[in-house]
Amino acid sequence: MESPWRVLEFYSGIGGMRYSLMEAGINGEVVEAFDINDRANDVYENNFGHRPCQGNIQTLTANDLDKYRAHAWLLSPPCQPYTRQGLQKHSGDARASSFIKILEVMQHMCQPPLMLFVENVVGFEVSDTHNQLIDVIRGLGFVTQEFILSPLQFGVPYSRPRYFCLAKRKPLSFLNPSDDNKLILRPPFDVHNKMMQPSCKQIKSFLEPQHVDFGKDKVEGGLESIHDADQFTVPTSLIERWGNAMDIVYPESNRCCCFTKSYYRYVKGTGSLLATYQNAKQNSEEIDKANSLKELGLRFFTPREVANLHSFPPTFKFPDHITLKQQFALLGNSLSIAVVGPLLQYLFSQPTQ
Ligand SMILES: C[S@@+](CC[C@H](N)C(=O)[O-])C[C@H]1O[C@@H](n2cnc3c(N)ncnc32)[C@H](O)[C@@H]1O
Repeated sequence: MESPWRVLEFYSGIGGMRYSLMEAGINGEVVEAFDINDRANDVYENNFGHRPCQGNIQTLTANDLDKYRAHAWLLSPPCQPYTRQGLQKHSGDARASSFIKILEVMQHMCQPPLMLFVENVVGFEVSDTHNQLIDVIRGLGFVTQEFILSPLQFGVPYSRPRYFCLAKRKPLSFLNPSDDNKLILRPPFDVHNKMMQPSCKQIKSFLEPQHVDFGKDKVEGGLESIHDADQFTVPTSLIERWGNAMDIVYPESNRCCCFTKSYYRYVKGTGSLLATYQNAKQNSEEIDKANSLKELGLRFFTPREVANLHSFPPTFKFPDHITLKQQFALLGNSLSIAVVGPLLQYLFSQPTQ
């Protein structure tokens, strides 16, 4: 067997990139991961048995990075500088500085990586940081293929469009060179054939088994019998205040909204809520809106369900000391393995000579 690709995982969080690498079946070894967040590192260590290098990525030097002799770098830098909700300060935002520093450092390495994978929010592709990324890596001899893709295009009922930059240093090349140096809105050709499913599954396939049975009896009696149900019920006060702004989905829905790191702390624009009692849906026009919403048995998705929609494996677990809010925050920062797995598989595939 050939020796594994040596991989560095920057901004490793709870390990979405590492799971994606595993999902893609790549013969790759994460030789080091880096994250500044203690809690994220606890979760990472709990699942992979290795604690990422704790510290600011900004302090890494070309010499430090050369020592890893890594073939591939996977990076998911903070996205706040580029989000539509943020101030869009791009490279002027302090949270962008570690990524810009890494780009600078890469130019001073003796052995820069052969492959790069960058994930970020939609909006990154029009930022000045994006221009810097492209300038630096093209200067180092990389060819790029950029994508904006959502789990919805991979059969998962979850809208989370994200920007991805795949880059390979010559003489390496992509399987589908006609997409070189383009921004593409569909999965790469070979992934398309293998992974695209005709339609999305229903939300109910992603719910925890004890929450799957629906109906008024279940909501009124059954949920109370589930020990943790109460903590996921949407309080009436929130329904009254924010009902109009809530994104409500049903177990039969084929789509839900992106879960952000503020899910569970706020309800507006942070992710979908689940209606557990569907019959109310038919009557909802007859009663006033807030009252009809109260009839829906609204609850938050659980962290496990968000992890399922991010296509995390069943083996993924949070350590006991991570609070619910922290779990949602960490998941909201993470990524869709259903999207990143096939993209990594595409990145690591070499055309046959
Ligand atoms: C968008 S999240 C990436 C999450 C990750 N891909 C996952 O699957 O969970 C960005 C991560 O970068 C970390 N981070 C932000 N700035 C950093 C810095 N300067 N040095 C090290 N880590 C940093 C944050 O703690 C956060 O976990």
